[in-house]
Amino acid sequence: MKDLIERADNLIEALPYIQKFQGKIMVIKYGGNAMVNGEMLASVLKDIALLKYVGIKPVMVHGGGPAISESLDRLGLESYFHKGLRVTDQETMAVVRETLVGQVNTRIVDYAGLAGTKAVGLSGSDGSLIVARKYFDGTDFDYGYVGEVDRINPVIIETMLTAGYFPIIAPVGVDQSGNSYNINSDLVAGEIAAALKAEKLIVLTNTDGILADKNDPESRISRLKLPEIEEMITSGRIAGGMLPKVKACKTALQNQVNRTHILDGRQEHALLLEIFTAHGIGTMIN
Ligand SMILES: Nc1ncnc2c1ncn2[C@@H]1O[C@H](COP(=O)(O)OP(=O)(O)O)[C@@H](O)[C@H]1O
Ligand SMILES: CC(=O)N[C@@H](CCC(=O)OP(=O)(O)O)C(=O)O
Repeated sequence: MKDLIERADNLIEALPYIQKFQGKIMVIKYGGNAMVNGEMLASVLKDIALLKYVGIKPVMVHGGGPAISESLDRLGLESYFHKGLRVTDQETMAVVRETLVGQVNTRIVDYAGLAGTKAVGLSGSDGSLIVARKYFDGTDFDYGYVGEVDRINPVIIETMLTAGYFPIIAPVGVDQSGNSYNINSDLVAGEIAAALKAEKLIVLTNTDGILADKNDPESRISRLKLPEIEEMITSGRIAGGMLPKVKACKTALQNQVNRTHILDGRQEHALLLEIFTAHGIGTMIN
């Protein structure tokens, strides 16, 4: 009996958070490096189903960098990264689109359906969701079909949410002339959270959060403010794949998103522990 009461106590602990987050939108970025296997995908999508059933409105933006690299390898196509972005020629763009939209997105939608949510897969083309433009970094380096977000048209997401669907978005954008662009998924997630004025942006990746020393997994920082992030970037303590994540958090926070979180998506129930308990497990930036 004692065990059963403890279980009920654990449920009741979530009550203030459920009350607070009822009806609120949470944008979840699911990184390719956190999608380790089917079991992990199933577990993350079940946690999201729980969010949905307690009245939260989840929206997912996913990555799939490792899956793109695998597809390119299989086809014998070489690709390389410049300042963290995959240089994308026309042939590579076709593979990026096919992999992200045709494979990764479909797989996540399938798992979400199995977990009991009405999930729907979208990419930037649907309802002109992600209007992109070619990305330049201020030098004359040509990244090819790498894009940045020009504008988000959130109507299709809002329509889906109102109808009870769980939108799952692949980070492929389209420009006014119909060209497709490969956009870093963290940056898309930040822009979508901003456009929706979400309650939270939650980034699921493959580290415990932001580490004070990126080579020391024990050095997680549990809470940071934006100016501290700027200092960590300048001093080189935040680098590589973490840069677009904190940039996404900044975009979100500057556009009325309340809180942003970076978590290890491979940790079982990371989302539930972060959202429904007082002790977060990752890094919260606000
Ligand atoms: N201060 C830091 N704290 C944690 N990770 C960092 C930091 N600076 C750089 N990183 C790197 O960022 C990586 C996460 O980005 P990335 O591999 O692109 O993940 P994802 O596939 O989830 O988008 C970490 O694995 C780590 O190598
Ligand atoms: C321009 C650019 O680099 N795009 C990324 C898009 C996928 C992505 O962002 O996936 P993760 O979240 O798994 O890293 C790429 O081609 O790998």
